[in-house]
Amino acid sequence: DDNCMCSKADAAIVIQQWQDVSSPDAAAQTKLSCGQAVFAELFNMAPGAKALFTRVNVDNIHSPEFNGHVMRVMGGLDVLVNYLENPPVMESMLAHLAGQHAVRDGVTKSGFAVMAKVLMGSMPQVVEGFNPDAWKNCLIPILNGMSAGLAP
Ligand code: HEM
Repeated sequence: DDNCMCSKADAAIVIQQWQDVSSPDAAAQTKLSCGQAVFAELFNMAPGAKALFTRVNVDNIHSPEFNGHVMRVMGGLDVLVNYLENPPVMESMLAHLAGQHAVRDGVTKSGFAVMAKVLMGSMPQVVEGFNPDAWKNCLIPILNGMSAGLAP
């Protein structure tokens, strides 16, 4: 089971470091601006992925439609991180998200691999004392779980 990679100590660090950048005041704005930056970088690294998001008006990353998408994704990530210490709930959420992605034509495991690179590259810019091992150990299983069953 992939989730075994994320030890209790890793999970505690990741949850704490995520909380540090999620102060209630800043949370919504941070999620939005960081999420926009994450998608901008994703499209920079994988230009082909842009076509997957036409339904949510990807041509304008600042549009209400794309903002809504960004908030769904970042909200999803927020919930997942906060359930790192609860593997049964984690499993169930990952299965649900895997299903939501499986029905989207063109969404692939390699897209999620690019997302992993983007997140691992951007989190250190906002998290003080970023712990790369803990984040890698906990984030990779999340992304693997969410992309389980997708085409490579
Ligand atoms: C941190 C990783 C990710 C999280 C937490 C996440 C979460 C979500 C959530 C919550 C939705 C909305 C589901 C719905 O309401 O139907 C969604 C939609 C979607 N996701 Fe992801 N996602 C992630 C990564 C990715 C990646 C890497 C790709 C493709 C390369 C992708 C492609 C899509 C597409 C195409 C949609 C549908 C957009 C639409 O509404 O038209 N996601 N994602």
